[in-house]
Amino acid sequence: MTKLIDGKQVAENLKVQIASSVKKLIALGITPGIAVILVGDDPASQIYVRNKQRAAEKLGIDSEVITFPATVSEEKILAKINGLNANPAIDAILVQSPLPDHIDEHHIQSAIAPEKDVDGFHAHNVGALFANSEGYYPMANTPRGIMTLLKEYVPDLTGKNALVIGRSILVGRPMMAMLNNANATVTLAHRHTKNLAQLVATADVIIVAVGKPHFLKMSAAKADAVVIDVGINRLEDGQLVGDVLDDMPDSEQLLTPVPGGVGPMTIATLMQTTIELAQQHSIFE
Ligand SMILES: Nc1nc(=O)c2c([nH]1)NC[C@@H]1CN(c3ccc(C(=O)N[C@@H](CCC(=O)O)C(=O)O)cc3)C=[N+]21
Ligand SMILES: [Mg+2]
Repeated sequence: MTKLIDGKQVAENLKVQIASSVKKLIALGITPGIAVILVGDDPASQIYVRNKQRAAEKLGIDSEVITFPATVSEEKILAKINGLNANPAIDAILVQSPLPDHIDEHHIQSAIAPEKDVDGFHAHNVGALFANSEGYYPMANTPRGIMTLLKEYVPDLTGKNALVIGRSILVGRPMMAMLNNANATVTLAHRHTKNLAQLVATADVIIVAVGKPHFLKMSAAKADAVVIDVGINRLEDGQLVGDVLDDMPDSEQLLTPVPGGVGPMTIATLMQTTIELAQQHSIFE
């Protein structure tokens, strides 16, 4: 096999650090709390939310899941968010994507108080990330988890050619900013990109967040490429595959597996951001 990047192990190590931070906070009388809003009954979303809840419980973080039927009104969700914004027991608020079509996702995400915005979606936090601002602000957990993972395998990204494929607000856009802040030379590719094969062939690090099974073949990348597969695609036979096909079994390339790569890092990083928000709130108590 192409060498696999062990996201599960790095996530476990991160969770050991988080558990010790939680203990310290609890000793100070501070219990970190996260609220997750889940709308509708998408089975994948239910799995992810359950994984988040389980991780929080294991670490001693309070978690509350609020579920709404797919038919819920925007007003009802906004009223719930306003309540959570005002609730001092809640440090972090996450509204699980995707939301039903009749709901304006941007409107909902913007209603979350910036200091409880655990996904880093609020314009205030996005702006801080893109400006590489000093001081603390929450940032999107999937790309941040990828940065933590990369640190283990590519300690210095300075001057590296980093290619991000996919420009979502959840992954591609913040990923571009984080790699840029780490001094990589970043290219953001998307559905209208014309010379993708050429970009792939010259990239040192490739982040694939497209949502199409086997979108990228490892044979198209450099012999020493590091490839991060963000895709989680469920095939008709129930098999879980990423966006990358490993057709270079004997190569020296590095690749994150699916499952066991980016997913566990996202969950661990979400817990990391939650306790950081609790620490921030305790400073101002
Ligand atoms: N507001 C918001 N914030 C998010 O961070 C967010 C979201 N919405 N919507 C959906 C995506 C996706 N996401 C995942 C979390 C955990 C796994 C995960 O646990 N993956 C496991 C396996 C999961 C499985 O078995 O399906 C793994 O890759 O090993 C995957 C994906 C968070 N997201
Ligand atoms: Mg608390």
